Amino acid sequence: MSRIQKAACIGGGVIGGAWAARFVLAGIDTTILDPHPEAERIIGEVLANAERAYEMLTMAPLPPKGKLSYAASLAEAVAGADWIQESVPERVDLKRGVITQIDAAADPKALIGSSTSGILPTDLQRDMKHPERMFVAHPYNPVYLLPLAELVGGEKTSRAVLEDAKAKLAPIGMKGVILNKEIEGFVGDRLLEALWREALWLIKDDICDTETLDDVIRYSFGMRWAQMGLFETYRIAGGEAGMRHFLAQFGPCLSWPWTKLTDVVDLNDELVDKIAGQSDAQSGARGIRDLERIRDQNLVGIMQALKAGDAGQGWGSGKLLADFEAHLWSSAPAPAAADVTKPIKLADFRVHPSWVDYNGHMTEYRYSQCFADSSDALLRLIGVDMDYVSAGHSYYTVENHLRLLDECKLGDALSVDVQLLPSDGKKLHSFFWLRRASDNAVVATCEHLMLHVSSAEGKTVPPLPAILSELEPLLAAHARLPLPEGAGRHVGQKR
Ligand SMILES: NC(=O)C1=CN([C@@H]2O[C@H](COP(=O)(O)OP(=O)(O)OC[C@H]3O[C@@H](n4cnc5c(N)ncnc54)[C@H](O)[C@@H]3O)[C@@H](O)[C@H]2O)C=CC1
Ligand SMILES: C[N+](C)(C)CC(=O)CC(=O)[O-]
Repeated sequence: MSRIQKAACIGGGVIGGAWAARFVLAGIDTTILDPHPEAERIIGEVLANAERAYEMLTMAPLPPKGKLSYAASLAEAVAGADWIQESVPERVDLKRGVITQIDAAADPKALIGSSTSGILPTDLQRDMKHPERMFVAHPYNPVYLLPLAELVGGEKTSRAVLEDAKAKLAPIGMKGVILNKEIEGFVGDRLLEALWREALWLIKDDICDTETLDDVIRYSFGMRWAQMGLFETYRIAGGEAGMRHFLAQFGPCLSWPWTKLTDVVDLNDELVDKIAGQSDAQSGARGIRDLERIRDQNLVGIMQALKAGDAGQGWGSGKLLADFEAHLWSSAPAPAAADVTKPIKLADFRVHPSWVDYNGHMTEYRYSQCFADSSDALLRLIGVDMDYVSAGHSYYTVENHLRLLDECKLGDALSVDVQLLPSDGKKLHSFFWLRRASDNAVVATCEHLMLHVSSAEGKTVPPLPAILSELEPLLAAHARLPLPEGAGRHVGQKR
């Protein structure tokens, strides 16, 4: 798989700082150049928020963080980098000058992406010696969570470079989409610009205030867009007759006065004051980093919900997250051979904000999640990986008994150990302990029964020999351990 080995971020503001966080959290050493006197503080805060978001996003093993360094010159920043991301302010002269300097200083094979929101790559690559490796990689804020980059080539960009860029984004959890042709504003900002223009008119004309406008989006079509975009949503809106009926019904509205799109609102001081004032009233009670954390937690929740979409296959950005996690698991170093003379440690967890319920404790189903993720880890340990599953075999859970013994609080570090109980043939019977790292207290246990299945035939079958050769020594070793306290219990109720 094509991978970025070392990254450079030229410009470390809202977008450059978040690109740096994306790279560093994917294990890529990254150098930043930004003349802002407080660049290190600002980027440090963005990285801290990004790390917090990743702790919530996935239990898959992230690689060790890449090294983040700050350069004093452009030449120092790009030295040794094979992906250079330009994210300086949106001015064509400034960007073209910076990109031309990057071109002169960098390895001629290094890819150069620009974060521009709408400037044509042809205009940016004009003065380069090696323009074929320059393209737009337009991200969305926050870059460390939203996975899309629009990849746009200019007249001199090589198609192979765009394909390479797309391939290099996949292992850092991003989806590169290559546009057929360059156009100002690309696809995303063309769409956002249309909405933005209308929104400015609606505020200027006192149709509603900023909070009402945001409510209209977030309680309605904003929720649809996150999972089906526009055309798939409107296909459904056409009912059984689908898209043709939708077009027939709503096509005429296009010529009704439903838009002021071609008129540009005059963004004069009065309108700026009005919007800024309403925005302060709407959101001013919270600081920007606080708002970022709320946004990130919500985005993580959406992606996790979408990961379970389409009957567990994953949908949209949730499918991408599932693929990213599969990549992380397959790239993780093989665990050190487990000491089978005692219960085996399978996984670590941390109680993050979305796990806490109205009682201020880890909510019930997160205990189950810890055990479910740990049973996946047990399966990986005995060789039941995604290749084995794709080839048509797996284990399915058929029964478990969960005991919740103590509260877990926000931020608690937790871990799970397993002991295999006597199992034969198609059965895999195990006992898990969930422990709190701070005092090693057992906060929950789970007794678990899985059956080995042929998913193609839809019936239970014995595991294949490769699995049995991993499983049998473990079962033999754990047969010598005492039966765990609580094993074999049922829900006991005094009568
Ligand atoms: N803010 C957003 O929502 C998005 C912005 N973008 C694009 O990303 C680019 C950067 O925008 P933001 O990060 O929002 O701006 P920003 O103002 O937050 O950051 C720009 C940074 O560039 C630094 N800078 C200025 N001149 C420089 C130079 N010669 N060398 C190195 N650093 C320099 C500044 O000190 C500043 O920290 C723009 O092209 C913008 O269109 C793309 C997607 C979303
Ligand atoms: C406002 N903006 C044009 C800079 C927005 C973008 O380019 C993408 C985004 O994150 O919305």
